Amino acid sequence: MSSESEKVLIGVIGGSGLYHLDNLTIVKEVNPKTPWGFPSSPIIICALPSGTKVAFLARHGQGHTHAPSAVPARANIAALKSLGVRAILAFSAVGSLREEISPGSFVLPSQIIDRTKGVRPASFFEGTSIVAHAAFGDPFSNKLVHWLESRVQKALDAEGRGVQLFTGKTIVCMEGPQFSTRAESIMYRQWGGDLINMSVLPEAKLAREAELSYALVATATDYDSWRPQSEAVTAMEVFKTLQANADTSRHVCATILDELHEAVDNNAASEDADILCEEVGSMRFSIMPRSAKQNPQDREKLAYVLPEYFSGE
Ligand SMILES: CSC[C@H]1O[C@H](OP(=O)(O)O)[C@H](O)[C@@H]1O
Ligand SMILES: Nc1ncnc2[nH]cnc12
Repeated sequence: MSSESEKVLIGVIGGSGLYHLDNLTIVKEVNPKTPWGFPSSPIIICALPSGTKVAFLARHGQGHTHAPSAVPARANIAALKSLGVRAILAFSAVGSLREEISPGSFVLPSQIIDRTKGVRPASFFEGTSIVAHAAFGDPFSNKLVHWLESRVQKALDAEGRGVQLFTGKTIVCMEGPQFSTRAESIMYRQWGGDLINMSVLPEAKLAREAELSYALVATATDYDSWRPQSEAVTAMEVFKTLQANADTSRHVCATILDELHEAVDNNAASEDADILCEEVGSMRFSIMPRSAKQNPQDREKLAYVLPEYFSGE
């Protein structure tokens, strides 16, 4: 078991453009082999100036080698959990489906519309004889998102670039890798979508199955393809905003990660201690059949990500 100072409670998943964090000492790189394979890239364990450790994982790999449909999301979430991570702050470059959410804006979404095509393994239980129905009505961790609102706002204010923060928005997750047609983009607006990306699923579902708190910091890069008088989105358009958004994301991380670590730490004396981990215990009554009837090999596999329910008798 890791000692107090070794605890890595917070995982940061960097999206397009965010392949490293700033002002951190790299402690080590780890590349755990999980029952679902290796993560997108080795996970960097880094220390903040205070000594607090965080785990950083580049979703598409260092150098961006995994297409959105091929991101090994199960290995990513399982590997983070195996390191002791309890809360994940995930960053993503997104298209905006709303005029007011201009490129450069930051958003903490609260809902997801699933437009992936069933080609991404979306459950740790897939391929086993054990069935689990995780609750997903609120796909992000409400308490964590609420906790982040004021902290991210403060960090953006302190940076002084005038980056706006939006909350309570709905993100559409599409399969990609091609961008949407104009007709699809307009349809997503009619459905109530405010943002679009290719990455939040199955990541958020898997975090829920692993009983990890999960929040997305969506960083807008473009207006997708719904604006009649504008060019449809291109990768070139996205790249224009990517660097500035990544710089701001690093600033947000540098500002809030110490406090987040403390808030998530069971043993800390902070007022928030443990309140951010509302997902713990959420799978207890979601799993069938009961343990006596579960296949031992499946139990062994699932114990990697949910030792609470699958290790021991
Ligand atoms: C580079 S444009 C499309 C690409 O960007 C987003 O990646 P991420 O969520 O990892 O920042 C989007 O989801 C697509 O994968
Ligand atoms: N317009 C868009 N559609 C899907 N994913 C994106 N990521 C950044 N911009 C995007």
